Amino acid sequence: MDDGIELNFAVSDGLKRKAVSKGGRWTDRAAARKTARQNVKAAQKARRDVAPSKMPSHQVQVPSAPRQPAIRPPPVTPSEPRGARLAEQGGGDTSRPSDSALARAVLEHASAPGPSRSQVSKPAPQPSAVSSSTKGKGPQIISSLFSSNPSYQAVKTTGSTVIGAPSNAPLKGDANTFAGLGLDPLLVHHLTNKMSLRAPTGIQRSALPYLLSEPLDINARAVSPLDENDEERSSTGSPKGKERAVEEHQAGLRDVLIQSQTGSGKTLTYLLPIVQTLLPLSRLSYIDRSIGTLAIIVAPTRELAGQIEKVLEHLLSMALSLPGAETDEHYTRWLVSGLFTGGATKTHEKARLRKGVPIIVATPGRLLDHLQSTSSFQCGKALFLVLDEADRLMDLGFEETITGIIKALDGRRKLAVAAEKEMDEVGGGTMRWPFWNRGRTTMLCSATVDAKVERLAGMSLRDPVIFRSEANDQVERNVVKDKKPLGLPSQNSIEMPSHADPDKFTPPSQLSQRYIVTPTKLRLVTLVALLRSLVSATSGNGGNKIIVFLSSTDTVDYHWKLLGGVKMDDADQDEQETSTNMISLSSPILPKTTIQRLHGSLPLATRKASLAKFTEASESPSILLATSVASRGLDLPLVRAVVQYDLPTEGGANEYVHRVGRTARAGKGGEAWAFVGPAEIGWVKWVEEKMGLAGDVADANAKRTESSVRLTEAGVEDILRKGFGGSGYEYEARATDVQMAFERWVLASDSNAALARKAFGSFMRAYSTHPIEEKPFFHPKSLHLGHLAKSFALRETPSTLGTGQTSKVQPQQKPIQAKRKRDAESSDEGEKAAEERPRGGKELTARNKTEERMYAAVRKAGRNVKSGGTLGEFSGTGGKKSNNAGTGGGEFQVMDGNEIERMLSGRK
Ligand SMILES: Nc1ncnc2c1ncn2[C@@H]1O[C@H](COP(=O)(O)OP(=O)(O)OP(=O)(O)O)[C@@H](O)[C@H]1O
Repeated sequence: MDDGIELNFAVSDGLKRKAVSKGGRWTDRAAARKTARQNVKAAQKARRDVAPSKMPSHQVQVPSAPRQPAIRPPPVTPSEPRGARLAEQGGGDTSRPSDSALARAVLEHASAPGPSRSQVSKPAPQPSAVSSSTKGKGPQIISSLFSSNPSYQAVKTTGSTVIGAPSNAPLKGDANTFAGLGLDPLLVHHLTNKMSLRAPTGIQRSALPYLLSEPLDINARAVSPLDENDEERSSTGSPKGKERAVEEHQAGLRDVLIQSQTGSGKTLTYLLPIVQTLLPLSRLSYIDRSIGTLAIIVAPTRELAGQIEKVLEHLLSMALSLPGAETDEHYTRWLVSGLFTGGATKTHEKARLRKGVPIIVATPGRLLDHLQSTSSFQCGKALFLVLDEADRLMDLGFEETITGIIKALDGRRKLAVAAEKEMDEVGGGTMRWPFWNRGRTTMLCSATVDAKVERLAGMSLRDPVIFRSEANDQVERNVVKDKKPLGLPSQNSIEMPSHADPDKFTPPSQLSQRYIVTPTKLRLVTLVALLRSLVSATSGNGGNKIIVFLSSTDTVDYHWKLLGGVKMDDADQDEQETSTNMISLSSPILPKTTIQRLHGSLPLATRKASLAKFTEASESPSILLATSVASRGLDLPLVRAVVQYDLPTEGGANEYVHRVGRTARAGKGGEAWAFVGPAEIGWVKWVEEKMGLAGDVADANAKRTESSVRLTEAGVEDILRKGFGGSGYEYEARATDVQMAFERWVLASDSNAALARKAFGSFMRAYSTHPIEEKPFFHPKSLHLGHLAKSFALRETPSTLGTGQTSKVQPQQKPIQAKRKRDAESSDEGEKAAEERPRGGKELTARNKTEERMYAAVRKAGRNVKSGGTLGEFSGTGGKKSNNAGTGGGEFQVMDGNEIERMLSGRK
C-alpha cells in the first residue's frame, strides 16, 4: 500500500547537525546559539541543493496538497503557562551533560532571535488543507511543529544495544534435558513433539528437580485423616499433637517461591510438577471427578488466567501412553482443567464445580466467591496452590482476598478431614485418601520481588524454598555433581544460588533497551516515525507485533481513534465510527498494519477479540495500544518491540521491567523503546540503577564499576528521518504534514476534539500521580502545556480554550456514573472484591494507589475551584462547550487554564 510517505532509512551524514555545546555558562549558551544559526544556514543550503527530481525512485512523495502561501505560525505558543517552559528544561540530570545540554538548547533555541528553520526553508504548511475541513470552526492556526521548536541534539543512534547472550532461553548442553530433571517420559514426549520445547530454561532447571522429587505413592496404604484429637496414628507411627502439623508439611514438598525473569518459563515450572504429581492418581480405582479439586492456580487477571489454562489444557491433551510402549497400566483422562474468572455465569461455574474439576485456574475474587458460596466445591484435598504474578496480585489489592482464600482452603480441609473421620467411625468409609499427611504445597511466582511480594510470601508460604534462575555454566556444575535435587537443608528458608543480584529486577540480557529524549511538541510525530520504522522492519519470523504503552484508557482510546481516523489527503476527516466493540483499525500512515487497543474499560469480549487479532499469525504487522493491563504475564507471541510512549506512572522500575518483558521472551530477541521528555532524563539513570544483570552476565561483569544495565539513547532526529524518509530535512515537512493531518482530524468534529481534550486531561492527571520518589523527573510543573497540547494534536492548550463559562456538575455526572458502571461490569476481574470498590473496574482498581494520589491532588485543586464558586470542565472550542469535554476522570474537573496553572504551580 502506498501510504503517501516514503520510508527511507538512509541518513545523510553531510546534513547532520552538530551537537549543541555542553556546559552551563553563558558562553556555552552563546556558542549553542551560534551553532543553531549555522545549522539554519546549512539547512537552507542543503535544501537548495536537493532538487525534488533527484529523489530516489523508490521514495514516494508526501501527499500533495496544493501549496499555498504560508501563514506565519503564531509566536511560540503565547498561552504557555508561566514557568512551564523553564520547567520543561529543568529537572534534568546534570550528570548527563548531553542531556542537560539538550534541555538548555530547548530554551536557547526557542528564544533565539532570527528566523526559524521553518520560516526559512521548510515547505509551508497548507492552510487550504486546514481550511477545507475547519470552515466555521474558528481561527486557523498553522502547525508550527519545527518552528520555534526546541532544538534537539543530534544523538548518534548506535547499533546493537544488547548486553549479553539470552538469559531466559532454554539451556544448552546434553546434560540439560527435561528427562534429566526427572520429568515423566510422557510429558517429555509431549513437550518435545507437540510443543517443540526441547530443553529446560534456567528456572525450570533450577526448580523442577525439587518440585518433582515427591511423587505420590499411589500404592500407599490409606491412613486415617489427621486431626488434633487423634490419640495415635498407627499406620504411620508419626508423632501426635503439635508436632504433627510440621510433620504433615514435611511429608510433602515445602512451599516454594519462584523468582525469575520475564519470559523465562515460570508457567511450565509449576504446571509440569502439578500434572506429573497428579497424573498417576488416575490409575486408582476410586478416583473420579468427585474427588474434587486437587490443584488451584490463581492469576490476577482474566487474560492471564485464560492464558495459563490454555497452556495447561495443552499439557493435559498429551498422549497417555508412549507410541509403541506396551503396558497394562494406562492412565485415564480424569485430569482436566477449568477456568473460573467470572466470564461465565456463576450458575454455569457452580455446575462444573459440582461435577468436579481436578485442576482449576481462577482469578482471586471469583475463587473466593466460590469458596464462600459454592458448597459443592470440593477442595479439601487440594495438594497445590499456586499464586502466579504475585506482585500484580498485590498491586491490584488482592492481599485480603488471598488471605481469605488461604483461610477458606484451610477451613475446607478441616471439614473434609472431619467428614472422612466420621465416615471412618461409622465404618462406612470406602474411599480413603492416602495423602492427608502430605499437606498443601503453595507456590508463589514473580518476575520481581519487592516488599509487597515479600509480604505476600510471609503471609502465604511456610518454610519456603526460593528458586531463582540458574545460569548455564552453573547448571553444568550442578548436574555433574548431583543428579538428584540440589541438597536442601531440612529447616528454615533456603535460597537456591543465583549470581544475579536478588534485590534488583533483571530484564533479559538479549533485550535491546533504548530511549529517545523527545521534545514534548514532537512526541506524536516521533511516535509515528518510530512505529513506521518498526513496522517496516518487521519480519514474520523475528516478530511483527509491537506493543505501545500509554498511561490511561482515555489516551489509548484517543490515539487508537486518531491513528485510525487520520487522512493524509484533503478528504473529509469524517468522524470515524468506532464503537467500543470495534477491534481493529488501519491507518494510512502505518501501511498494511492493523492497530488494536487493550484496556480495562473495554468489554471482556472486545478485549479477548483485540488480543486474538493482535496475536493472530499474519504477515501484516500489528500494533497494540495498551495500558499497563498488558504489562504482566501476557505471553504474546512474536512481539518484536515494546514502546513506552508514556512511562509507568505506578510501579516504577518494576513496572518498566514487566512492560519490556513482553518482548525478548524465552531467549528470543526484542527491542524496548522509552519516550523520555527533556525534563525527565534523570529517570534513565534512576531506572538503570534499579535494574540488575542476569545470571552469567552478572558473573562476567562482576567487576564492572558502572551501572549494570544501560539504556542507550537514540536520536530523535534519526528516528524522524528514518520514519518519514526524504532527503536532508524533508522529514520535517513530512512530519509537519502528518501533524497537520492529525490536527485536522481533531478539528473535524466536536467529538474528536472532545476525545483529544479528554485524553490530554487524563494524561495530565496520570502524570501528576508519579510517586514522590519520581517527582524529580516527572513533575507536572515541568510539562510544557502548549507543547503537550500539540502532542495531542490540539492547536491550543485545552486549559486556554476556556471562555470562563462554568458548567453545572449535574449534567456531567450522568455519563460518568454510566461509565463507572460500564467499567465495573466489564472490569477485568468482574469480581466481587473489585466490584465492591466504589470506583469499580479493574483499570480503576489496578490504579488504586495512583488514583488515591491523583484524586488527592485533584481534590486539592478542586477546593481551589470550588472556592472560586464553581466547578467547571475543560471547555470546548469557540466558546461552545462540548458535552463530552470532561476530563475523563469522574467527578473532578478543572475550570480553566488558570486553574490548571494554579494546580501545577501550587499557587493559591
Ligand atoms: N523450556 C522452554 N523452551 C522454550 N520455550 C519455553 C520453555 N519454557 C517455556 N517456554 C516458552 O517461553 C514463553 C514464556 O513463558 P512464560 O509465559 O511461562 O514466562 P514467564 O516466566 O511466566 O514470564 P512473565 O514473568 O512475563 O509472566 C512461553 O511462550 C513458553 O511457551
